[in-house]
Amino acid sequence: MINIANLSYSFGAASRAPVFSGISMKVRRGEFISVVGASGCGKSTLFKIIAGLLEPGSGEVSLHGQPPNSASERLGQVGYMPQRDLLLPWRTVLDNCLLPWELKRSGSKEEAVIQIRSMLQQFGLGDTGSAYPHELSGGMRQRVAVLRTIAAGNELLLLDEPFGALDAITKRELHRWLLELWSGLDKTVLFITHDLEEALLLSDRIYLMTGGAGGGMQEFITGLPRPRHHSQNYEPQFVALRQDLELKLYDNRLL
Ligand SMILES: Nc1ncnc2c1ncn2[C@@H]1O[C@H](COP(=O)(O)OP(=O)(O)OP(=O)(O)O)[C@@H](O)[C@H]1O
Repeated sequence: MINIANLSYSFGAASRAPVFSGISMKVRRGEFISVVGASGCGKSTLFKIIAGLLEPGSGEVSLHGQPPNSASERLGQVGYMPQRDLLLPWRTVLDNCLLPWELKRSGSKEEAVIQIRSMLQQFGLGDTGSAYPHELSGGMRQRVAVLRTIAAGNELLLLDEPFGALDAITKRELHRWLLELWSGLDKTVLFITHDLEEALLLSDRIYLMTGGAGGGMQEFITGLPRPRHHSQNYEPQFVALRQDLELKLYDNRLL
């Protein structure tokens, strides 16, 4: 689904110190992959490059097995949920979720409304269609933002710290929710998080990202059986993986 080779990026002049360099990674169809790394190492910038919002300084990005292409050719090929949910406050939940349809205009509006209403049910948001974002809890807003991202119809989803601002209990609930959703939806997910337990619980593999000139990506395979559940967090295999992951991050000064 994603093949990235030797990617570098600098904001402003190319002579400025790179945000990151030497980034290579592969994501296969149907995988759930997390990216962790110190604040400012360039995780969100990497997502913007994959989504086609920024053009890398050097290196190659290819999606869906196509030849490497430019940022403008990648625009609209992935579902991208940025760090802030960016729900439009003057639009209802239903109208927010119709935005992808308004941008693409494929099919009739009636069909799109029926599809969104059915997704609202499926996503546990059944009665919220006519509510405004400020009337929702933080967890519900994030569900709506994920729904809107999925409603765009792309197979590949980039979720930038979707649960970062939520309390521990809501986060737990949304982990269960996202795992269930992902197992039934046939989507490939690339997920940014600072929460190591979240990364282990959700992912097949984790990339540890280092920014700057000498940076790169280190792969960490979780190997935990699915389906996953929070009760696994206390099992010896999970605890050992958590420790191993943390040591790798500290050893590489990524935390
Ligand atoms: N538009 C911009 N112009 C200039 N510098 C920027 C811009 N956006 C981000 N940066 C800088 O690029 C670096 C990487 O930012 P980015 O948001 O990608 O990091 P991150 O790893 O996602 O951080 P966090 O984990 O805190 O969200 C930071 O030093 C940031 O200040």
